[in-house]
Amino acid sequence: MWGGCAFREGFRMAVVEVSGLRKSYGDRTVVDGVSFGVEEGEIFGILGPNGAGKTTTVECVEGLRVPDGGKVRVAGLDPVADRAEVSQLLGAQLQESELQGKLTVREALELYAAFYPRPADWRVLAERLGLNEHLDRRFGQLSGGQKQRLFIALALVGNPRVVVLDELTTGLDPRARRETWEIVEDIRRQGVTVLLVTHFMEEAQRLCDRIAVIDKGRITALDTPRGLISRTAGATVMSFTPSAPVDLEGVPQLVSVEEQEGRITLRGTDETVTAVLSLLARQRITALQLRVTDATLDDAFLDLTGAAK
Ligand SMILES: Nc1ncnc2c1ncn2[C@@H]1O[C@H](COP(=O)(O)OP(=O)(O)OP(=O)(O)O)[C@@H](O)[C@H]1O
Repeated sequence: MWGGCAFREGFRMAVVEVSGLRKSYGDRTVVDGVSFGVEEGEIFGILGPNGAGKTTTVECVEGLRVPDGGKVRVAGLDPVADRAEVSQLLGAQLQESELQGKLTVREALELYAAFYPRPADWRVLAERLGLNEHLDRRFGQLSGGQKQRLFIALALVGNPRVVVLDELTTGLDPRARRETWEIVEDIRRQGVTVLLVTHFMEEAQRLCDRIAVIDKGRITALDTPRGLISRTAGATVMSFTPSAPVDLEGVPQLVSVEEQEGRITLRGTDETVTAVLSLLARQRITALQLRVTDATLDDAFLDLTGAAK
């Protein structure tokens, strides 16, 4: 059993609080008034295009960077002024360059466990993360997925209350990525709060309870994945191949229509779908391979950041 505070239904408090955070490099402001609270026991995602200020934000939470303005608290403590206490309750994923290639998995786990007064049993962690058969392997000989699992183990070995995972699955193949997602879900089940920086929409949609979308140093939206999707214009996507040319003139709440090789894909609302179906029936046109799906977080992301512009 890993540490952390067990999540109790109906009792939620912010364990990470960020308010009005500002950070500049030289005269360039890269985090410009970011505010959010991460509740105990949730997986909170930070999503945004390259250079949006995601890593800088979480580095301020970890106490690795000193904010120029605003306030950051982890369990009520200041990550810079109370660095020693915060490092005991916050587990951060290392960057590859921070671990010596010659260190074995066992040595790394033992070394990091020694940094904490009440460490988790690293053997249990190694077992859970599938590292047992690699204990005597040197870090430099591990595959990308094995390295990531070791980084997760090292982030958890201090029995943290909050764990920060930044671009955890970048560079992993789809299978390793899915396995890593299961591990993150397991971490949350143990009551550990997860702050997750990611580029992958599918990852954010599957794992996160709430997501802050950051663009150019500012939060452009903060909601559940479903809430973000429902904000997009055209949350319902319909596609079909009509048996004869179709005229969609007058269809309500139609946001976009694309036609490719005779197949029509349109975005709108449920009302749009109903109207299209009755229009097709009136015109005696069959909709072949009809599919109606929800828009994805990808669509929402493009709407909520400058990425589509
Ligand atoms: N130490 C630094 N000195 C100067 N500029 C920096 C430094 N670290 C980051 N930056 C710049 O600040 C901006 C925000 O960087 P940050 O790493 O926080 O963004 P990000 O959203 O995590 O990006 P990515 O998704 O590409 O990792 C970028 O333009 C980056 O080039």
